[in-house]
Amino acid sequence: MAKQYDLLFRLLLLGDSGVGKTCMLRRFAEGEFDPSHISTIGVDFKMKTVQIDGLRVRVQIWDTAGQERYQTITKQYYRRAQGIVFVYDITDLPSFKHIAKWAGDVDEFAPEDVQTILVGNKADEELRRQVTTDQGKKLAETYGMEFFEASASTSTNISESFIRVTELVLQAQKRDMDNLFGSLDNNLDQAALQEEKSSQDNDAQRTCAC
Ligand SMILES: Nc1nc2c(ncn2[C@@H]2O[C@H](COP(=O)(O)OP(=O)(O)OP(=O)(O)O)[C@@H](O)[C@H]2O)c(=O)[nH]1
Repeated sequence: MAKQYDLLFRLLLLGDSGVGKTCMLRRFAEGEFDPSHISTIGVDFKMKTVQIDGLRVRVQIWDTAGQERYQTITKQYYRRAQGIVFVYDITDLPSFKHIAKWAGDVDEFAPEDVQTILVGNKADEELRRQVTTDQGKKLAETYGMEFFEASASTSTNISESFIRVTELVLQAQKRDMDNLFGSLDNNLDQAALQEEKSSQDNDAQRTCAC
């Protein structure tokens, strides 16, 4: 059977318990919103295929438990992540402050070239807001990340966030390939030059011998 996708990427959702990671993933993968909060135990994942630059990219998105007691398990998933979505809740200041802790863990356990974005979820809850959009933007800037305010409830910026981090992973992979082929081309050029030079040397030696 023909393969249903061209590329497979692994993404990870990180953030405090209750910020809405599972709801965001469910909204993106299944188009649904369930307001009940059943804390994720350890990790769970969902898949979705998206089209980017004419490629069918299958994303495997790992939803991690925000609760401290599962951190030993969840950290084992950082190593294989290519993209990470940091999530805080705009109505919950501590969840915003803890992004520094999540980012520190990523520095320690994820690959160096992992692509990251920052998302402030529950943007529909304007009246209960504790974190301004400006604060979100500034924090994202500090870490060199792109920033979105989103709502799993109204679906605002959910696809946009997941697609953007997938695009960043794709761009990073293309850069790696370009570098690889660039250095291969370079090596081949060097080898061709070397060969040409030694054949010229041989010609010169033959001319001398005559
Ligand atoms: N108003 C509003 N509520 C939301 C939104 N997203 C999630 N929630 C609510 O936030 C609560 C927690 O959502 P979850 O998705 O279970 O949170 P989580 O981050 O996965 O939590 P853990 O699995 O414990 O790490 C639920 O009661 C949701 O209804 C949103 O965009 N707007």
